[in-house]
Amino acid sequence: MAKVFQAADATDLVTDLRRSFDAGVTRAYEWRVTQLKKLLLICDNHEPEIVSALHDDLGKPELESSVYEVALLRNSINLALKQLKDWMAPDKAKTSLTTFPASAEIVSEPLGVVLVISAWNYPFLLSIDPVIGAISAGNAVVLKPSELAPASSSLLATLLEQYLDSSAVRVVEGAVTETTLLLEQKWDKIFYTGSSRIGRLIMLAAAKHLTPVVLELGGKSPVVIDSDTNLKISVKRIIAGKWGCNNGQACISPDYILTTKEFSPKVIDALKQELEAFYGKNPMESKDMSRIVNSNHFDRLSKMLEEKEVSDKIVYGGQKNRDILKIATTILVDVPLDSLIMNEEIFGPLLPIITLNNLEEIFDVIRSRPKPLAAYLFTQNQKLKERFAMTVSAGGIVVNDIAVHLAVPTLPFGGVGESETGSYHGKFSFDAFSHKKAVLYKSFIGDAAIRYPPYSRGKLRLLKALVNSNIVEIFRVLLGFS
Ligand SMILES: NC(=O)c1ccc[n+]([C@@H]2O[C@H](COP(=O)([O-])OP(=O)(O)OC[C@H]3O[C@@H](n4cnc5c(N)ncnc54)[C@H](O)[C@@H]3O)[C@@H](O)[C@H]2O)c1
Repeated sequence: MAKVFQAADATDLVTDLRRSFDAGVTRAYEWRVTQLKKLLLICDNHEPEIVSALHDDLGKPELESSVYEVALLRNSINLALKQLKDWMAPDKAKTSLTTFPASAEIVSEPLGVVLVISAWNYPFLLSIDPVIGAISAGNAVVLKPSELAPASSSLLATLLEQYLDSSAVRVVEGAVTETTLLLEQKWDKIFYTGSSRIGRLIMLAAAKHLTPVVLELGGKSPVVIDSDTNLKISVKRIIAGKWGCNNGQACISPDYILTTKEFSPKVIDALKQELEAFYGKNPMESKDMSRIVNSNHFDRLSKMLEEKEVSDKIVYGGQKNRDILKIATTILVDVPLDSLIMNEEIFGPLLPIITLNNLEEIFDVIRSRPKPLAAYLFTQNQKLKERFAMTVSAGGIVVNDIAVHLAVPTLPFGGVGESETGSYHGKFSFDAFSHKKAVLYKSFIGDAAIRYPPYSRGKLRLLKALVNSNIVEIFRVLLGFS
């Protein structure tokens, strides 16, 4: 029987890792590169086991596992390997007259020992991607995968232990008890991916030690469909981004569609037609879609669907089978705005469409709700694209596609307001796990007496002029003008 993880284990774990960090193990460029290369080896040598674990946990189709988890991870690791030297190099900073002569730089310093708590929906990507950032930035790291994806969690623990330097990288498997024990420790950063409800608990625990946090949370990401769009391509991309990404169990999944009353019949017809082309007449039998992760989430989704004034708004799908944890691709039209389905993150295969009179009303609905993790627009109208990008507040915006911003490492991936605190991906991951240390180098040349007592009117004028970089005033004082 596996040993129970206890408070003393959590303390010992952090003590061990801190010892390694303090000894400088993780700081060396070579160590970081070696660990990143080992992560790459895990992807290269174990893709079939990863695909199989994801199938056990979520019934995830091979294409989704291979591309959206393993291939994306390979990209992240390769980018870090290619750019690490640049990321680690200090950035020169300009100095001012006040400190002349001097030079300055911003040094990216590892934070220390960090904790990564990840979620079940993309258990490999969401576990290893932050770990890439933590290692690249030179930290020791503990990963706590989600207990709701047990096959993935167990494989992660085995592979990371087998490949990585266990003096500085560890995995702790477990649920609330284990995570709570970990959260009692003093960390140098906590990186959490999961629901806002638990995000609040993480922030509370972190506050005790004033530990900085990155919280990658969720929200309700809207999709606006304008009538001036290529409707066939739009709905194909919406379907691929909703049901084709873990069956809607993704943080940037389309949560609901907003369109005009006039255009909505065309949107609904196009969705039905493409859904049938993708998943056949009986989507419950399709092998190209994940299942619902567990019975709790199945019941949560059923409750949304069965609510009064919601169940009668289904225009497509609606079938479900608890035994096999499947809910059909389901479209609902004009459910009440105060219903459960329109107020909680759906995180599943249900897609409500809200129809409104015009674009102004659509913008009003988005503005009146908490800021989402992503907002999507489908249109060919250039002015509308610009207005949407400039005025809609969301973690990220994609025009004419769904979720693909996640695969662009030069863009920060994060939210705003309630949807997230902090961001990552590419260099942003490195920065999330680094302290930007200000370093100023001065010599003993040019030691100005004006900063030292006894103070005088002249010293005061000159110092003020220096601080404000007022060259004219500096000359006036030096030349004795009043
Ligand atoms: N922003 C992102 O990148 C991103 C990615 C994926 C998922 N999400 C969000 O995550 C949510 C779905 O994930 P979830 O929350 O169901 O995942 P989850 O249930 O797996 O929980 C996430 C983590 O929190 C831990 N946890 C659970 N209860 C806890 C407690 N009481 N105290 C301490 N830790 C606890 C779990 O062990 C797990 O490791 C959605 O809201 C989704 O939008 C966000």
